[in-house]
Amino acid sequence: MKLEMFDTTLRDGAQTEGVSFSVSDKLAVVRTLDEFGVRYIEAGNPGSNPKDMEFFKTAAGLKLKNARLVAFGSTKRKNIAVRDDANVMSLLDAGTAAVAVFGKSWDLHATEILNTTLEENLNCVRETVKFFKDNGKEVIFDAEHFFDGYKNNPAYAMLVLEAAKGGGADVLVLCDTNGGTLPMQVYAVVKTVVEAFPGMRVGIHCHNDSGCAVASSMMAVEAGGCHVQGTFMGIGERCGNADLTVIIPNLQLKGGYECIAGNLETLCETEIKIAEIANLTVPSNKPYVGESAFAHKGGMHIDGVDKLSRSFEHVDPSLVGNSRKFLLSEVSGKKAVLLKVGDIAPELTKDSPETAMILERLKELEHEGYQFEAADASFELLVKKVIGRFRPHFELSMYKASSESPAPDGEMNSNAMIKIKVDGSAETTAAVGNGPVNALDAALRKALCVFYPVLSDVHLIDYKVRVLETGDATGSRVRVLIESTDGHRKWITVGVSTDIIEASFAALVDSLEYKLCTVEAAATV
Ligand SMILES: CC(=O)SCCNC(=O)CCNC(=O)[C@H](O)C(C)(C)COP(=O)(O)OP(=O)(O)OC[C@H]1O[C@@H](n2cnc3c(N)ncnc32)[C@H](O)[C@@H]1OP(=O)(O)O
Ligand SMILES: CC(=O)C(=O)O
Repeated sequence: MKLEMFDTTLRDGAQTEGVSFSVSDKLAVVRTLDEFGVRYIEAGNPGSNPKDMEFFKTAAGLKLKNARLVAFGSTKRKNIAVRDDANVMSLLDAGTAAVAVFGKSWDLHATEILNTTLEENLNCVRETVKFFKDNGKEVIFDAEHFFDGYKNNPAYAMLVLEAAKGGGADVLVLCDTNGGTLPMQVYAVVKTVVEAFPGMRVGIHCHNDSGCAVASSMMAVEAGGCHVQGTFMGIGERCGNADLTVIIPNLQLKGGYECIAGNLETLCETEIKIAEIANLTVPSNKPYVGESAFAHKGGMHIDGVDKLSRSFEHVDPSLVGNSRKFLLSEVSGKKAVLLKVGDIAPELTKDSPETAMILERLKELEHEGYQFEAADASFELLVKKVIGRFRPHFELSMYKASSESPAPDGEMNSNAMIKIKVDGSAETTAAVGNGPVNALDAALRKALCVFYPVLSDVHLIDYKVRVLETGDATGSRVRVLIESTDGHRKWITVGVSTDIIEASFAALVDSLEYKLCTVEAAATV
């Protein structure tokens, strides 16, 4: 069965604290959503601000292959003719084939917020819907606060839907505007409405104030709803809206519904693209699309997934464009180690003594504060050291790093000196930097480049410090993670010490040793 997915990232999503889309952002999101294949894109309130109106004027030239653009606005104000309502007219001016009109369905709102009579509110709904139908629009009627309204005065809430139907509405959308309704209540009310309006398309619009927006939207479909409103990233007013990136794969992969015209395998890239435009980060633990959604860390889980992926995965990550990850750590077992060392020591098995030795060393170092799940390069060096395949490329004789304040040389407040030996030849260098680690990095690289010019391509792109035991204040151990690149590849290394410079130096040394090992390995192929 086909369902209509109605995306309101650009309208309700734009009501999120901290989110604001420019006209060009909106155009980029519309193209992305159209490609992904949602049926409707509610892209703004033309009556609210000139930016949204400019957007609709610009978007009139867009050729969309899957989606219909929707302009959003309220019913006419009380006691005036529809034509005299500026908001309504701006909605018409937006020039979209479909409009979403919201009207009050909670009697309390009609009397206390609109300050009108229950009858006049019905009139506003009926006449506004009819006006848009007379102007050839597809009308999606959003019954604002429907669930609270139904709870308070079910007969009146149903009369509001009757009024919208009477005006010619194409879809009746039941809104949980305050987000307080629970999924089983949503199911019961939607079922009642579906039965009371046979042949009408019934939709759902849930806010997430009880953390149930996705579940409630799915229950609405279970009760006979065929139109689901929501947003990418679940953004929206207050706690957000129902998250389409969870609803769509749930309904499509598990419910057997057809939700989108495009390819579900583009779900992850669509979410990431829209998040970037909105200047947001996708939480790593987000279902389906988060970076950790298919990241396995427990040793038994890794072993299980390697034997049979569905033993620990609810769906195949590739179905939503995500990928599986195995993380190495103190909770790893031998299988996790084997999966990581395949390129370095393919001969190892679960029974090899070296496998147990690698695992033991890994757990010892993690106990000291190391963390290898991101630091693949340091792990590779650890493996080589344990199995006796590591030859250091230099020997450290000494280093010294210091800072002074105020800086004697503008920004450069630090200097470092280092002495190393390579095959018996000594090299001593000094460098300045804007901090002691920066100076030490420059001095080490300068010394090593004398022997290994290839290292001149390597530079650091990220540097993270984490205090491990905060109770020891300035005497605490720290973990330093360094990300490096040679312009082609990136790798991460780790160092731990109570001395932040020593921890940084260890991570730096691993980074440069790793690069030299990969150059050597490439030369022997
Ligand atoms: C649940 C939802 O998400 S609904 C959409 C909510 N989104 C927004 O509010 C964003 C866009 N809103 C805006 O830009 C502005 O609020 C505007 C331009 C629409 C209106 O601005 P103003 O005329 O200055 O009114 P203001 O925002 O102060 O108050 C809202 C008015 O809308 C009226 N109103 C609220 N809901 C409705 C409705 N469904 N139908 C008709 N009028 C409504 C209120 O009664 C109030 O009018 P009043 O001052 O005569 O009592
Ligand atoms: C229409 C809408 O956004 C709501 O009722 O929540």
